[in-house]
Amino acid sequence: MKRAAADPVLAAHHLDAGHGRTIVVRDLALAIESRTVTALVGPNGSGKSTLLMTLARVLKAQGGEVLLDGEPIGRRSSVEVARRLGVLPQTAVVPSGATVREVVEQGRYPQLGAWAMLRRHDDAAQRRALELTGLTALADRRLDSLSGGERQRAWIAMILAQQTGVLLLDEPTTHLDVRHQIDLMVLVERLRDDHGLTVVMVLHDLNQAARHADRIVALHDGVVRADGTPREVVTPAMLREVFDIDAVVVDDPVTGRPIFVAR
Ligand SMILES: Nc1ncnc2c1ncn2[C@@H]1O[C@H](COP(=O)(O)OP(=O)(O)OP(=O)(O)O)[C@@H](O)[C@H]1O
Repeated sequence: MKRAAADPVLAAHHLDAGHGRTIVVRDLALAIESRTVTALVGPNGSGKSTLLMTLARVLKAQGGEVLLDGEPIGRRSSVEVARRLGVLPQTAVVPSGATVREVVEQGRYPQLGAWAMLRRHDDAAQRRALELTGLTALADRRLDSLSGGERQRAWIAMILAQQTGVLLLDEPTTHLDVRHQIDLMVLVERLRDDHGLTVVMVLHDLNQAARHADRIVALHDGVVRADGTPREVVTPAMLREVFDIDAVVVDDPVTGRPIFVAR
């Protein structure tokens, strides 16, 4: 089905999400517009990953619905969803013996037909994904021999090789040193600006979220407590209510965006 121009890329209506019989996120409403970067923030256990994985259909909605391009995501085939959504989970199982190149190649599978899958050619998308994540020189190393940060970049390369219009990233900066964290955030902005991607990511660093996201959604106990631009969301009141932090909010001297400093 073609997406109507007005449809958000992803939407949740009256969404209940959880694990087994435990509901973590209740009656949540969310609409993610095209070509935006949204950061999901909140304390540990507030439901960020549960929400992200339910938007990705990795977890089944327990109630309500998730719409992808205006259509219930449950009605789309797995291949259709994989062609549209690139998903980076919080933890991924390292395939035994696989090299970085082989893992990145996996990202191409949803985009290729059955015959192309068998050809396993090193196409331009893979090369670009390796370049963008600075992994070209490590392409033939086994994933299980890499550092945590290098491995995290390999997962991100795999998602980029998938060339989807939407990226759902759960704590993508985990294990990355400061240089690579900045590089990744700048890459996310470039993917939005130059390639029209839509990105939703769970971030723990609120100042990083304020600096790089168009919109911040703050969750607390599975409920959206604040939703808006960084300026609207990063306030002393939100920091107190959502994170239990006594803080001042000042302007970042470089970007002019809000940053918080705990007292
Ligand atoms: N597989 C699971 N089975 C049962 N409960 C789970 C499972 N995964 C998470 N939970 C529970 O769901 C709640 C929300 O967890 P979730 O991982 O979504 O939070 P989060 O905001 O992403 O947390 P964190 O910042 O610690 O990653 C927590 O109480 C957690 O214990």
